[in-house]
Amino acid sequence: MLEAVELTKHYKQQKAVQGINFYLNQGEIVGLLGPNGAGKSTAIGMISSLIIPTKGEVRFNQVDVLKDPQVLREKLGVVPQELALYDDLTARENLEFFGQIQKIKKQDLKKKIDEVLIQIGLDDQEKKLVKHFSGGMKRRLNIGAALLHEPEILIMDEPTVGIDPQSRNYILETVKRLNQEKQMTILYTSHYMEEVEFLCDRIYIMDRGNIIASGTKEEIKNILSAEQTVKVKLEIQHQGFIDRIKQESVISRVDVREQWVTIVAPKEVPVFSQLFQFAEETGAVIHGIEIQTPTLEDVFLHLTGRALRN
Ligand SMILES: Nc1ncnc2c1ncn2[C@@H]1O[C@H](COP(=O)(O)OP(=O)(O)OP(=O)(O)O)[C@@H](O)[C@H]1O
Repeated sequence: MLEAVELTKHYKQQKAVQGINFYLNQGEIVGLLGPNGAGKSTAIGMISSLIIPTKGEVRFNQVDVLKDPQVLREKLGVVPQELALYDDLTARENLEFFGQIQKIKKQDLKKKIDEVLIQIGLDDQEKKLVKHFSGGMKRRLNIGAALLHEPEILIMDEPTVGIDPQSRNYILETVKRLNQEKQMTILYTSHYMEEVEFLCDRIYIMDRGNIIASGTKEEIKNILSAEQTVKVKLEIQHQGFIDRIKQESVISRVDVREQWVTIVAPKEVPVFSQLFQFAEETGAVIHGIEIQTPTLEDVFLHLTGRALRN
């Protein structure tokens, strides 16, 4: 349905996006995941015709959107990262304003606003001035403004940044509902792994202007299937035990947090028996041991050597 081909944006020295390829199928929720500065907002800006690419194409149902932006504009809703709201207007007045900009017919607008206020859970707050709204309520209204013209595709740029967990859950549930009930296709940008894991059918992971991994959650996690992660709980933190593990060159990573030691090693290494042997050698007491299934965070760490948020 929507496709980006070799999409590139360079700002003088800054290679913000370096020839990325991706697609959205109708009815999917697709995650675009990456740390700050990865190039997510720039990529979204190019898809929504707000940023002119240095190179590359955006196609909507095979039509070149860069040559003919109108084909996509009326089908697309964009929720920007920055709040675009008027503090001195009420929730309803804000939506009226955005509805007029979007040229929604006056006779349809009231009904549309009623519906959107229910969708974003602000129908009982519509007369309140936005300056009295919490951060989460503002984020929800920001989403509402993008829903007024009933877009087929919704692009959301980090819609949960800086809000309380309750509002965050509400937004995540709203995104799921829009997808399930309205069959809306959604591109969801975030640097929160768990949001993308919860919402998305497929995921693209971006870092430094490139897509470094893509696929379903399972496919991406399979990148790590050659490795195992084992977590050991010691009676107390034991330096001799930790040093002994670190001497083993086959072990790819050791992390220590209080009395917990996390070990990453290739699948074929018999980590369990080795750990008990090391404990015996060093006098460490093991209180528990567990195998961890990889998270997307682990995949990101594996691919880039960095945590997603640091
Ligand atoms: N107008 C601009 N001029 C110069 N450099 C820019 C411009 N816009 C973005 N950049 C740079 O391009 C890179 C990608 O930025 P972008 O905002 O797309 O990242 P992001 O993944 O959306 O990050 P965030 O999560 O912080 O929004 C960054 O290094 C940024 O500083």
